[in-house]
Amino acid sequence: MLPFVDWLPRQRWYAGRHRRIQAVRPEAVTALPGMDHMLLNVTYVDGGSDRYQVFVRWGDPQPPAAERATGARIGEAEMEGGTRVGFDALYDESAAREILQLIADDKSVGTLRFASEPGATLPVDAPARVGDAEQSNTSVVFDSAAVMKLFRRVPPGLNPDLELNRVLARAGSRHVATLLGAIESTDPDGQPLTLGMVSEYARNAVEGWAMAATSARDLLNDLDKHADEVGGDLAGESFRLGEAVATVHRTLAGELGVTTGRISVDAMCDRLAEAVKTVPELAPYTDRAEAALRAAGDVEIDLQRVHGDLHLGQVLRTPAGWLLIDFEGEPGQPVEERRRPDSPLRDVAAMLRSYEYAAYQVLVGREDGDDEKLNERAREWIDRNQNAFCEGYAAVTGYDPRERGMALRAYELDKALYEVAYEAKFRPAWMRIPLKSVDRLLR
Ligand SMILES: Nc1ncnc2c1ncn2[C@@H]1O[C@H](COP(=O)(O)OP(=O)(O)O)[C@@H](O)[C@H]1O
Ligand SMILES: O=P(O)(O)O[C@H]1O[C@H](CO)[C@@H](O[C@H]2O[C@H](CO)[C@@H](O)[C@H](O)[C@H]2O)[C@H](O)[C@H]1O
Repeated sequence: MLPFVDWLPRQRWYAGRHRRIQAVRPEAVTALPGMDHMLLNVTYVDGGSDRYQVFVRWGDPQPPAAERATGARIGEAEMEGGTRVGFDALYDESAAREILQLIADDKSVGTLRFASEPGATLPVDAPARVGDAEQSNTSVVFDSAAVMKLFRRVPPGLNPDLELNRVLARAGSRHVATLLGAIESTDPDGQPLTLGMVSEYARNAVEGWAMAATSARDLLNDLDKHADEVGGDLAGESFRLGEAVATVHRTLAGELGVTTGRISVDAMCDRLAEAVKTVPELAPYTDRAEAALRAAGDVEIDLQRVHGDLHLGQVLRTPAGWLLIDFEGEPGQPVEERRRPDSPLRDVAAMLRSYEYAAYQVLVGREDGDDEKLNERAREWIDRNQNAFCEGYAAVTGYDPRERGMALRAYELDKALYEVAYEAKFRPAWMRIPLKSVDRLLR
C-alpha cells in the first residue's frame, strides 16, 4: 500500500488538511494501460470520509531528480516482485496522453467510462504538462489545444461543471470553452461519479481578475486621474462581461428551464450563524443581517441553473470575447445543493463582490490604505465597473439587476458573509475587504 496518508496532505488540492486522517483505503482500483486508476476512501478521526482520485504510474525506486521535484512521487510499496515506487501519473507526459487517448477511443474499462463529445477531435499527440494554476483539481494542458481537468475529490453525483459545460457546448454557447470529452463512473450505490473533463484550451486568454487588478492598481497609483481617464479603464470590458454572463444565463434557462420560487433564506441564515460563530467581528451585524436576508425571502422570483461561484478569477478574456469557466459551484457544498436552481442574481451579486475585491485588495498592506482620497478613488472604480457590468447584463436580458434591489442585496450580503469566513480561514489580511462590505450593505 502506498503511503497516501503522508502524501495527500502535501497536495494543494487536498481539502482535509485541518482534519486528522484515520485511514486511506483503495475503494476501487482499475488497471489501465501503463497505470492504475485509484479511488481512495479517506476516513477521518473526527468521523466522516472523502473519496479522492489518483492515477498511479509505477516506477523504479531510484527516480531521476526531476521527477522527485514535482512532488509527484507518492512513495514506495512492497509488491510481488519487490519494491515499486508510485507516482502521480498526471505529471508523466506519456501517461497523460494515454488518458486522453482512452477518451478519444471512447473506451470503457471496469466501471470507468472515457467518452469524447460527438464530433470532437482530441490532440492525443500534443505535448502535455500540468497547468500552473492548480487549485482544487489538477489540469493537464495539451499544447494550447485542450485542457484536461481531473477532479480530485469525487463526491457522489453529477458534477455541475461537466453537466453545465456539456449543456452549454451542445447549445453552441460562445461563452464557454467547448467541451471535448469526459471521464465518468458509477459508485457501488449506483450514483454517478464525475472524474474528469476535457475542454478546448482558450489561447491568448487573460483572467478577468488579472485585468481588473491591473486596472484598479493603475488608477490607485495616479490619484490625480479619474477612473474614465486612465489607460487601463475596464468599463468597456465590464459591459461585455455583463453581456456574456447574461447570455450564459439565457442559454441555461432555455436549455434547462425556469421555475418560480423563493430564495433559500434559511440556508443563508444558517451560513450567517456559522460565520458569526467563527468570526466574532460579525456579532454586531447578526440581527440586521438576518432581517435583510429574511425580507428577501418574502417574494417569488425566477429560479434556474446558474454558475454558482462566479468571480473575476472564473472568467477568461480571449481575443474572441469572454468565457466563463469552472461551473463546479461553491466548493464545500454538497453536489445536490450546488445543482439546485437558484436566481441568476446570485452570479450577478458574486461578480459585483469581485469588483470590490479587485479594488480594495490594492489597499491591503499599503501604509496609506485608509487614506480617504484613495478609498474614494477605489469606490469610484468599483461603481464605474459594477454599473458597466449591470448595463451589459441589461442589454441582453432587458432588465437591470439593480432593479431587483432587495434580492440582489441579500445575495451580496450572503456572499460577503461567506467571504468573511473564507478569508478568516485562508487569507486573514484580506478579511477587512468583505467585513467593510457587510458594514456598508447593512448601513
Ligand atoms: N479552457 C481553458 N483554457 C485556458 N485556460 C484555462 C481553461 N480552463 C481553465 N483554465 C485555467 O486554469 C485555471 C484553473 O481552472 P479551473 O477550472 O478554475 O480549475 P479548479 O477547479 O482547479 O479551480 C483557471 O483559472 C484558468 O487560468
Ligand atoms: O477556489 P474558488 O475559485 O472556487 O473560490 C474560492 O476562492 C476565491 C479566492 O480566490 C474566493 O473569491 C474571493 O476572492 C477573489 C479574489 O481572490 C474575489 O475575486 C472574489 O470576489 C472573492 O469572493 C471565493 O469566494 C471562494 O469560493
